[in-house]
Amino acid sequence: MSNTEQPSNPEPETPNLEFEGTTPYEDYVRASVLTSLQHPLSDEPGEMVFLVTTQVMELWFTVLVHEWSTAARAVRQDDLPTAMAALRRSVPELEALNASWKPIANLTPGQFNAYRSALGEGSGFQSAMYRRLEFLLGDKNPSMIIPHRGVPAQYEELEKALYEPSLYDEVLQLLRRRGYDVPDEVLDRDLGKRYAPDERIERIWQEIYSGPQDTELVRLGEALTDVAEMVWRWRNDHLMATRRAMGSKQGTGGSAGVAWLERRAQNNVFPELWTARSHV
Ligand code: HEM
Ligand SMILES: N[C@@H](CC(=O)c1ccccc1NC=O)C(=O)O
Repeated sequence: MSNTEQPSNPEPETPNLEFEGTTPYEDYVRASVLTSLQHPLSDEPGEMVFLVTTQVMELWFTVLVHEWSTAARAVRQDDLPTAMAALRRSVPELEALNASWKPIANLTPGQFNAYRSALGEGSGFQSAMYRRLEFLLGDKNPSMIIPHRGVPAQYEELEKALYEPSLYDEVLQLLRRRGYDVPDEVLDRDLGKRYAPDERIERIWQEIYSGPQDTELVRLGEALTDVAEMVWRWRNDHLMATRRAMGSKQGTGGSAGVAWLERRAQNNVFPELWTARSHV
């Protein structure tokens, strides 16, 4: 084209601007609902980012519960490609979840105190979606559904999740179907209790990891290990943000605060996938 020639279509296509009623974007995203849910409890300008970070994390918890429920169902149906795809999607999702600590990761006690008292007895302890996420990972604790008694539909859903096999339980069932000697005692235990590490399961992972590295089960073990590592990172980032913002004060949820979070950050989920490594 010479300099004097005009391009045949100098204007970019104009977007569609005319809609009857709400836009298809709004119908899909429900952005007006999402952006009408920010109601800070104080006049402190710094509270908004604390509230929205919490809401953003709730959304990521929802995505993760979706992914890991998909993975658990697929493992039960021996559909490992579907399970692996869901587990692999969940790893960058966990990274995005963890990146959302950034804006509140280094609050000073003074900054946090400016709105802390407005939070009253509110605490992440009372997050139903976080509890479902922990249950799916095998971190069961029946007491943690008590706060939700006042909302029967939510309570029933959590109670169901408490007694359902976790993602890890489904993996152990799969290992048995693949010929590994997973004890009845482990599979038939009370599913409403926290999963306790078992040496016999450790030996099974040891055997899997001692063999060829390009097998379906090593890949599954590694995907679960990636998930466990990122969950540990979330717990540690939470712990550090809390240490910085409030030291060792008691939590609004009534726990010892940092001491509680330290204990929760001590253990990894899917424990034998970690301990087996010492014996490979
Ligand atoms: C500077 C910010 C934060 C501080 C100082 C903080 C502090 C705490 C403390 C002290 C606890 C222990 C329970 C209690 O309250 O007694 C707790 C629990 C919890 N917090 Fe936070 N938190 C912060 C941000 C967040 C955010 C953004 C989320 C996202 C949803 C969150 C979710 C949770 C959850 C799920 C628990 C329960 C943990 C468990 O059961 O092990 N927290 N937090
Ligand atoms: N537990 C925190 C308060 C807090 O961080 C919080 C309060 C309401 C809703 C979510 C929160 N995040 C984590 O607990 C505290 O003890 O100050």
